[in-house]
Amino acid sequence: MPTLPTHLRIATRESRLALAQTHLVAETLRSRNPGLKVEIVGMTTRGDTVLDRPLSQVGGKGLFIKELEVALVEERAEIAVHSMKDVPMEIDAAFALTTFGTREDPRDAFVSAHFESLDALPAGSVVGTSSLRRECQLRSAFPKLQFKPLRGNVNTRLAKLDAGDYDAIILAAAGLRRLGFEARIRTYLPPALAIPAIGQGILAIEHLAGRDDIAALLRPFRDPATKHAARAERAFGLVAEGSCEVPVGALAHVAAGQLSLEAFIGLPDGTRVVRDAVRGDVAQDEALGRTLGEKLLAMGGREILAALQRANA
Ligand SMILES: NCc1[nH]cc(CCC(=O)O)c1CC(=O)O
Repeated sequence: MPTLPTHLRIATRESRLALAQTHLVAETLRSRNPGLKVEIVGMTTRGDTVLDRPLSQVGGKGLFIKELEVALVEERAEIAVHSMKDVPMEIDAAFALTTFGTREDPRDAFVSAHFESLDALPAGSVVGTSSLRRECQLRSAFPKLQFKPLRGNVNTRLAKLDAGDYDAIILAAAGLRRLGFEARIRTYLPPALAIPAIGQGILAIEHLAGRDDIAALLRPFRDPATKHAARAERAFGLVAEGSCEVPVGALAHVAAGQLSLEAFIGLPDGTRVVRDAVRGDVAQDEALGRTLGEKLLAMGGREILAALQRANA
């Protein structure tokens, strides 16, 4: 057993959600480790500063984590706190990634001043989201609605809704709940309608590979069901090329030693969607993810990815 660290610096983005999540991690670590000195080191990432274009055009997911990884390498912090859904499927071997705590509600949430659900929106209503994943699934289910880009952090997006720019917006329930905005949620989108993003609602902690003392400090806070879900969903994402450029989603459910995983791949306009599910022993988490990825590629996912590649070329 390595000697546990006595001083921990946590690198984080400075959005309100990132800070709320980081404070949660800091408080949890302190409560189990009296005497541990925890310091929060805030920083801005490219994903926070480039707001005028969709993420898919700015360079995808790594944008929210790169600066935090640099802080780890330069030993300005020992750990970085991320939303798992912002972490690319592949991370450099210099880093280790672990889940922290139990998963928050993974579903997407419908937020609107005047309407209680997507079903209640009149034809032509404007729905805000910049996620290709949400757009694909919701266009396919609600062809009469309009979808308009909506970027910025959670507080900014709510302000744009309140300013009247949209009839409704879709956000992750997890972020709203962690920020204390649960009351703004009118409806939770069932996974049958909208499969969430890979890792949605899961907190991730990154540290330098080989820091056994940090790994030992974090181990008591790893929830097995959350860990298996993250592994299955991310293994699926690796096969299905889960980046911001491809509308994909996956959601694992763990109970009684079994893991069920449902996932989809689609075109942003919702005209093509392939969707399926697998189930097996939790110990097979990553294998189940890969199996479902291969299955969806064979069911038409490969053509969808090829069409997207042509469109982006
Ligand atoms: N892409 C931004 C982002 N990254 C994580 C969350 C919410 C928290 C989570 O899903 O873990 C959000 C906001 C949103 O999509 O509404």
